[in-house]
Amino acid sequence: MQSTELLKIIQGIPKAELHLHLEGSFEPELMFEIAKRNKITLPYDSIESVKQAYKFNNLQEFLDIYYAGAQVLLHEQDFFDLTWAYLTKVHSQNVVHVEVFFDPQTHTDRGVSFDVVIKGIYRALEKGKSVLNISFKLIMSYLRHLSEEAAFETLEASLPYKDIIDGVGLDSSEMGNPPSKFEKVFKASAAQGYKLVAHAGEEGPSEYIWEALDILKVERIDHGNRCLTDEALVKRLVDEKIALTLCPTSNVALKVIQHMNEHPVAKMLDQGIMATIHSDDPAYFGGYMNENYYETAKALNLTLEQIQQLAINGFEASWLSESSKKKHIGDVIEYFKSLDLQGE
Ligand SMILES: Nc1ncnc2[nH]cnc12
Ligand SMILES: [Zn+2]
Repeated sequence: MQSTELLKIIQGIPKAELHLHLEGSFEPELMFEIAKRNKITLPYDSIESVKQAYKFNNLQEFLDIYYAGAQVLLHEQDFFDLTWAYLTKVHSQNVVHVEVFFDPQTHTDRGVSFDVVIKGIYRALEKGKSVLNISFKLIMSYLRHLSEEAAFETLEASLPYKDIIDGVGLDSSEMGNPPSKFEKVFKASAAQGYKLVAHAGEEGPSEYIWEALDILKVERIDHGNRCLTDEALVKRLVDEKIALTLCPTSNVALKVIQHMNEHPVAKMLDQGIMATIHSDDPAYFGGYMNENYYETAKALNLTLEQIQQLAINGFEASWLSESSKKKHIGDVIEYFKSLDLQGE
C-alpha cells in the first residue's frame, strides 16, 4: 500500500489514546511561550536547539530532560494550556477518547500545589469534552524513583479530587524500582476507588510485569514489551484479557528496540494479546497517535485487519462504559467496512 493511502486510512480511524503523559506532550514552542511569561530562562537558546537535545540512549536520559522541561509549569493556566494543546492536536487526528497521565510529584516537589495542577488539567479536559467531543479519564501517576511514603502523600493530596481522578499509575525510572516497592500505596489507592495501572516491562524484566499483576493488582500494563520472553506470562495476559498499552515511537526513541521492525506488537496480536497503540510522550519522541500507527504498520507490514484490531482493542481496554465501548467499536468496524466498499 502507498504511504499516503495508509496515512489517510489511519487518519480516518476513530481512536482511543490510553497511554499519554501530559508533561510529555509539552511541545518546545509552548514551553518557550510559557517560560517567557513566567520569566524563566530555559537552558536552550532556540526551539531548534531544544529539538537537538532530544536524543536519548535510554529511559533515564529522557526522564532527566522531561522533568527539566516541566519546571516552567507554574500556574493553573499553564496546565490548562498544556492539556488544551494536546487535545486540539489529537482532535485533528480523530482521537475521540483519551485516558491521560499526569505526574503530581513533578510539580508538588517544586512547590506547585496539587490544586493548581489538577484544576488546570481538568478545566481543559472538560472543555475538550464539550467543544471537541473528546471523552476522557484522568490517571494520577506515582513516580517510582521516589519513596512509597512520598506516593502516600500524593494519594492523600488527591483525595479532595477523588471524584475526577479515575485511576493511579506508576511511572519514571523502572530499573531498580520494582512494582513491589509500591504494594501498600496501590492497595490504599484501590481502597479509595481508584483503578490501577502501572508501567512495567518497558526496560525492566518480565518479573516486573508479574509483580504489577500479582502484587499491585493492576488491570492494564503500560508498555509490557518484555512479556514475550515468558510463555506463562503470555498465557496469563491472553486468558485474562489484560491489555498492554504499547508506545512504538517511544520504544525506538528510548532504544528499548533498535528499529521499528523489531517491535513486538505484531507477534503480540498473533498470540492473542490485547495489544493497543499510543504515543507516551509525543513532544519528545516525534509522534502522536497517527504517527505511531503509521510507523508501526509500515515497518511491520500490518494488515488492515491487524490495524482494525489495534483500534478496537484501544476502546476495549479503555475505562469507558460498556455501551460507549460498543458504540466506538461499532464505528471502527463501520469505518473499515466502508474502506472495503471503496476498494471494490
Ligand atoms: N516512557 C516512560 N516510562 C516511564 N516513565 C515515564 N514518564 C513519562 N514517560 C515515561
Ligand atoms: Zn509512559
